[in-house]
Amino acid sequence: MSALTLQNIDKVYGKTQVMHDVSLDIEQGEFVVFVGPSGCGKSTLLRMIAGLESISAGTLFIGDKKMNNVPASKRGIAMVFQSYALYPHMSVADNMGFSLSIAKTPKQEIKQRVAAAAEILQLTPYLNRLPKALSGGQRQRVAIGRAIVREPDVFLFDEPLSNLDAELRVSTRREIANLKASMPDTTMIYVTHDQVEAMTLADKIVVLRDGRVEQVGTPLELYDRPRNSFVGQFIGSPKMNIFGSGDLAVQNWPHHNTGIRPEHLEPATPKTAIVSGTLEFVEKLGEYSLAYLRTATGCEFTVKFDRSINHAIGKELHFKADHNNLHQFDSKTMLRVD
Ligand SMILES: Nc1ncnc2c1ncn2[C@@H]1O[C@H](COP(=O)(O)OP(=O)(O)OP(=O)(O)O)[C@@H](O)[C@H]1O
Repeated sequence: MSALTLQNIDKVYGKTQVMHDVSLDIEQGEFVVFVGPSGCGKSTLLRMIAGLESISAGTLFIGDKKMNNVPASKRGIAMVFQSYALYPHMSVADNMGFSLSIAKTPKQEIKQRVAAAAEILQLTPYLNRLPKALSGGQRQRVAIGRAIVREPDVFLFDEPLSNLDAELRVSTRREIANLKASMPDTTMIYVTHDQVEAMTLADKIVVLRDGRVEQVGTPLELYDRPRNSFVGQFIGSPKMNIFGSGDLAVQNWPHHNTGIRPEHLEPATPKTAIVSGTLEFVEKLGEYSLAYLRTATGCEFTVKFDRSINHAIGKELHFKADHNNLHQFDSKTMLRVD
């Protein structure tokens, strides 16, 4: 039995259908990340699981119980939002224990659960502080703590790091990875459009586009074998180059587009090259540089160099790629062809 099952879920607002026939199995203890471009339906799907949005068609099971009409508070779910909205006049400990005191949990038990959550989140030294005396990252951890004390079966995160600055995002991302390790039986679903978060945290990624599931797989399955060019370009940064057959030096696949990741193009001679292009722009990022080029046929592509490059803008450069790193997509359906 899966921890959570979505069967043919639709969502309709008025006359607009925003989720189409979404089916998904999530196992107990799995960390699942929903990713996809803005407006693809990540939050809507999460809110339907939480019970904050109605389900227009299809069935949601948590364990073996149908949940479509069960109120949010009875689903065994806790949710952490992007904005953490702590009670400003309450201490960290009171913020974390608030939902338990509403539920009339005995004081001693509240104290124990708050202390245990604070330990996991390294908030023990701050339990008596007010939220205003905490950093943004610490406040977000209190919001997570508030959810942990409820001991949910399923933990939902809606872009919990998106209000934090770059450095805090990295450290809080690590906290979430630790949290996952310390709660191995708790199922977690996490929404983000940050694909580094998706790649580093997920056991399983669900890529959504326009309210449909494009692919479900482990981070490396999606990176190595994207089911279509959309997933190929969405997972991986900088994004995968897509060449038409006329853009390449070899023309074996007239009805295919070829995807090659910027990190998989290597310098070659004109004879050994699979693709050639004129250098238009270089970004030096310290650890590596990105070169932006254009083929004679007008196709723009990106190449990742592992150290600074000294080629002049306007120069023609040649590249090869290992056969195993070529992704073939049907030029009409954009589906992977093997
Ligand atoms: N209350 C609503 N009424 C009508 N349409 C809505 C409503 N809420 C969301 N939508 C639409 O549903 C679609 C999915 O929205 P959703 O917020 O789930 O996307 P998202 O992937 O979470 O986007 P983002 O990454 O920008 O947060 C969008 O087209 C949005 O405009």
